[in-house]
Amino acid sequence: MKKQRPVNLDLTTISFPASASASILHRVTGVAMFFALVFVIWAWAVSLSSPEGFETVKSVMQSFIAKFIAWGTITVLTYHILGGLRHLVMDMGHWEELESGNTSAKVTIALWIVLAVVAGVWLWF
Ligand code: HEM
Repeated sequence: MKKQRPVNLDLTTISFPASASASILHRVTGVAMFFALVFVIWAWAVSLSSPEGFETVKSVMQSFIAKFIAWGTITVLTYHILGGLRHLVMDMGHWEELESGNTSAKVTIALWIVLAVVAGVWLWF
């Protein structure tokens, strides 16, 4: 038998370029948004059903868990929109080269982190 057989890639040792991380994050946040919609639709439906429903959602939103879910929802939506806008620019023929693509990915991720912190401050303080 051949001694040097092909091995699986160890993803933990691979350093991704920023554009690869941006792409993975886009898909992950897209899937996360699908699940986050369960929370969003529940909150919309209950809060609009009656004044009591509104008060229920208001009191639920005081808990850490609910705020954390809301923060996660806002955060994944923010990244997905930023990534979506980056794709829009790429669809128009810009940021498609290796260097500009990586730079736009880094800027997108940096902007996202800033906005995630802002959303956290807005929710908790
Ligand atoms: C609730 C709303 C949304 C959900 C659940 C959602 C979900 C997803 C998912 C799961 C993907 C990955 C598809 C794949 O890779 O096979 C995706 C891709 C994409 N989404 Fe969204 N999305 C939403 C809203 C948006 C918005 C508002 C924008 C624009 C600002 C957007 C722009 C894009 C783009 C451009 C891609 C393709 C990315 C690529 O080709 O790598 N999406 N979306």
